[in-house]
Amino acid sequence: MSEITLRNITKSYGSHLALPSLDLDIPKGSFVTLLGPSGCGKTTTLRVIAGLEQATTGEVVLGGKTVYSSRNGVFVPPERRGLGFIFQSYALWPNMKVDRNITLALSEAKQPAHVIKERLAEALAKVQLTGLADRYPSELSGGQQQRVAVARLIAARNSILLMDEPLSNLDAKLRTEMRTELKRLHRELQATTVYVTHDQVEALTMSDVIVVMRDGVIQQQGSPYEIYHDPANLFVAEFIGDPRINLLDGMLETVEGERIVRFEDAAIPLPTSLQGANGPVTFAIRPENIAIVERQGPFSLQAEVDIVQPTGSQTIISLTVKGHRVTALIPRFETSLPRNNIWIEFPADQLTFFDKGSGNRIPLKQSVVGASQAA
Ligand SMILES: Nc1ncnc2c1ncn2[C@@H]1O[C@H](COP(=O)(O)OP(=O)(O)OP(=O)(O)O)[C@@H](O)[C@H]1O
Repeated sequence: MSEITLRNITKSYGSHLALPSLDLDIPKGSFVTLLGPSGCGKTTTLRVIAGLEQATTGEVVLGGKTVYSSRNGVFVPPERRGLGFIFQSYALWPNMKVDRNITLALSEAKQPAHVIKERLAEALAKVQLTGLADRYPSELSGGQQQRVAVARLIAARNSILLMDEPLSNLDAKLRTEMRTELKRLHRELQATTVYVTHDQVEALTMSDVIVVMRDGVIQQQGSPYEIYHDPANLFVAEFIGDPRINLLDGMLETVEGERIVRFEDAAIPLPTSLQGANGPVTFAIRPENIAIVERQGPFSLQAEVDIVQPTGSQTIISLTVKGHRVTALIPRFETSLPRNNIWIEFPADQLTFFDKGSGNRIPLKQSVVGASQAA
């Protein structure tokens, strides 16, 4: 069931159209991440859900209740939408101690004193801050302040949580820890969570669903697996993955009934099920799918090793293949690759093809069963 529904949302700032027309359904209890580069409209979308920003046109429905409708003149203010927030700056009140920061909304909602006390104790324990209730925010580290903001969400028990780049002010180690904490929090609270980030690792590690945006338009919406393995277009393919996916120019051809992709003077045989007319294409392969082989085989390509960068459990290898820069990733610490006489293979079942004009992925043909069902 959809807990958050956006219908035909547009948002203009003066003459700038930040959201041209957005439709989004967020299922109850899911963790959905809005992901995209700076300025793509993630924060605007979140603020429209929260009611901190009024959409220009469209409809917002939260838990079955219309909280915004341009047609019917409905606008429910943020404080009456039953939402919890965490933003980049944790928005703690500097003049209030930790306990007051956590319970302020509860006392404003006139919750009985024993409920407030219980919820405070529970929230402090969950974020491991028991004992620090008496401190001011300025007496806490960045990570601890972040935990106070999380504790406030736990105490409020809202069914919808909105988070806008909540980890971006933390150092790398704390960020990794907090990712785990937020994921655990989501599992425990089961609140519908909308999370904004431009960090693909955060999106891949935490989400049930990732919504990739560009210029206010959704490019793809799917599970982390789908977004990573079946990118809908070149933008998504390039945005997700570190090191970046390799994009190469090739030519789809049919030779003696077999489909091949020609890459410079090499021919790579393909599954015949690929749609798409013969002609120029962009083909893509993830660095970890490039095979480094010991000796020349029928489909191997000679490569030159430019740079080898071990990162601990993996090694990033920058190669030149037929005059093109290609990045490979191997799952071990490696420093002793020879510079020349390396052979690599692009396994055909790991290649993804994109239309050169539209940038859209070229799909595989439907199976015979699928095709007859569709007919
Ligand atoms: N108050 C505003 N006035 C005018 N333009 C705005 C305003 N807020 C946002 N914009 C513009 O709307 C577009 C979307 O902005 P938004 O903040 O939603 O992007 P974002 O994807 O969250 O970016 P970031 O990751 O940098 O926060 C941008 O082009 C931005 O410049």
